[in-house]
Amino acid sequence: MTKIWVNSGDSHVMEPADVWTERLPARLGARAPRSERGEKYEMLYIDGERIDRQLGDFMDAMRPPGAWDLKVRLKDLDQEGVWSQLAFPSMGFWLVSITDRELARETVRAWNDWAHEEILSKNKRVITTACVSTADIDDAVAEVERVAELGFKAVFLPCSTREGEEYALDRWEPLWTAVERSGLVLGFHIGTGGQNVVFRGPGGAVVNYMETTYPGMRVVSHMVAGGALDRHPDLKILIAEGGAGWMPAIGDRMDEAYRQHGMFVRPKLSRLPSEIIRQQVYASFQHDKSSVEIVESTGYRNVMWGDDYPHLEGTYGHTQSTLRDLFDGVSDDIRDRVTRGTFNELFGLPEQTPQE
Ligand SMILES: CC(C)(COP(=O)(O)O)[C@@H](O)C(=O)NCCC(=O)NCCSC(=O)[C@]1(C)CCC[C@@]2(C)[C@@H]3[C@@H]4C[C@@H]5C[C@]3(C[C@]5(C)O4)[C@H](O)C[C@@H]21
Ligand SMILES: [Mn+2]
Repeated sequence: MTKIWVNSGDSHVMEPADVWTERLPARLGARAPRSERGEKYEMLYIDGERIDRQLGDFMDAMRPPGAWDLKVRLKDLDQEGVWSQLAFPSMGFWLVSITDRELARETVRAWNDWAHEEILSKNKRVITTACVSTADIDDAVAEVERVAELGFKAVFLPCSTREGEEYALDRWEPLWTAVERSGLVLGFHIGTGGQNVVFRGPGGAVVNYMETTYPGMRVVSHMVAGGALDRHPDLKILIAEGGAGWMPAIGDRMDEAYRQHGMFVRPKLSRLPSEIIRQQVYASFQHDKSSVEIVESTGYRNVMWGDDYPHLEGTYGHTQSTLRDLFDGVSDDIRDRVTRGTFNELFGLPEQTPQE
């Protein structure tokens, strides 16, 4: 059966344990994120804070042989039919929790240097997002300008922010200006910036999975209703790994609020929220049938498939059967848009027709 070749808008690089200690002076490296395996929990240390997370099973369940080795990863991708991948951090996700200005700036810089030297400079198919400081916006702006020069195509931000630092607030304006000017995509990955296990009762695993999706919706409402995207019409944002089926639905609800509660609406926008979403907001998914159906039924086209390699929620080992389930019977136009076109529009990688 011919392989369906696709691009993936969501995956992860697994950083070496010494990604910061190797690159930073001991006084900073010792405070960078590090993890230790316990019996049931993983102990995560970030600048002296300890977070216990039930992560052991995730790591043990990580099957792809290439999770830690780029050369082997490219063979995994050939096997699965994935040509290009956008790769988010793994341990790098925890940098967003650092509030000390110097530590945030230096750990972010070190992560980006590692990604540039070990991933971007060594292959053309896997491109990583860059990290930025959330502790100081001037540092974040400087890092966006630096990584744009290095050839990065996207910047990672967490879906959840600290209280008082919500994305609708002016605090972020210089960063939106810098990212728009750089042409980089702003990639918000779900399950970042907050707690991932918030409920331990019946159904907890599914409830917690859903709880990581809602902050992705909140990012869209703040970035649209707060005016950031309206003020920066060339800024594109991606909500990664949260599915896409809900995107047109929140556009409708935001339009209803914008129109029916008009007397309360500040700032006024030059376009309806749903128009801003259709022009500047993108979403990735792995298995959701609804993410393909809404392209057909609503015309919302900023949908991008992602393999979430090497994670458990991803498609490694069953990518081709997933793609057939998703796209058999779907028009070529929509299949090509979701599996390659959206990716190429966002990251401008040359269209590849890999040899079988
Ligand atoms: C079954 C219970 C309720 C029992 O509670 P107990 O642990 O005994 O106190 C609980 O363990 C549970 O809900 N387990 C299901 C697995 C889970 O941790 N679910 C969290 C919500 S899902 C999630 O956070 C995703 C979006 C998807 C799973 C991988 C995930 C945790 C990844 C993993 C971990 C870390 C966080 C990360 C990127 C990262 C580098 O890889 C994302 O930011 C986020 C992501
Ligand atoms: Mn992911």
